Amino acid sequence: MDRFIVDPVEFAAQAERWIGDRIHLVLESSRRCYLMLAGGSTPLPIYQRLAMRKDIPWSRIDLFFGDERCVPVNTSENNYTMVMRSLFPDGDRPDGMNVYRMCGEENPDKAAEVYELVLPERIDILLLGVGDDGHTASIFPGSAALDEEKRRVMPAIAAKPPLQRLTITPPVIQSARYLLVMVQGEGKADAVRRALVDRSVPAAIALDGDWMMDTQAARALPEDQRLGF
Ligand SMILES: O=C1O[C@H](COP(=O)(O)O)[C@@H](O)[C@H](O)[C@H]1O
Repeated sequence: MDRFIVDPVEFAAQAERWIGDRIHLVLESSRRCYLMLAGGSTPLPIYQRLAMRKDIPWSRIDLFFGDERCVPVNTSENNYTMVMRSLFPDGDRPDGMNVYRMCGEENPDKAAEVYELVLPERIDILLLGVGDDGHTASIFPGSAALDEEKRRVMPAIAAKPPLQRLTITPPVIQSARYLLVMVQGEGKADAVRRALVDRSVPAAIALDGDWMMDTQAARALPEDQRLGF
């Protein structure tokens, strides 16, 4: 449960390092690594950096997604599409790597049920982002998913378009072996404070994970919570 506060120019490199280190750690004791990715814009430069590393054994990695916007695949609002374009810009996927995407273009109830079936019991490395309203994955303030204890994936309604979403639920977040919450920019400072101090927004579900914030995102935290990297 570390809180990393880094210079904005260092943010992507530090997050990439955290992820790369955890992948190696998991693969020291497991044949495969279950890596669940965040969508949105924050992680895309991090994924681009990760993709350039020569030491990541993608053939031993299974990719999952923490949430999806219910829009056609191959559009710029589709998390899967944007993530895969960042990781593998030429479209070539490493042999042996498996990719399990949430089918946001299908009936949301059905798509959530189907995704639950492919999810492993426990995610090895879970990456999450935070929205400026404090949502994480697609668990928005006031969402029924906040109190969900049984279902691991469910349909959700966002506070902003695209409204219809699919999201993992707190049991998936809280059982992850390694969890990193990545937050960047001044626009997220209030959400970070409300998550880490007030615990009043959905991102507080991820309190037990590591948080990587740039100095802008961390600026509303009290002094005693701003520990260096
Ligand atoms: O809608 C979403 O928002 C959050 C945060 O996205 P960002 O663009 O502000 O980084 C993201 O983590 C989530 O996956 C996405 O669907």
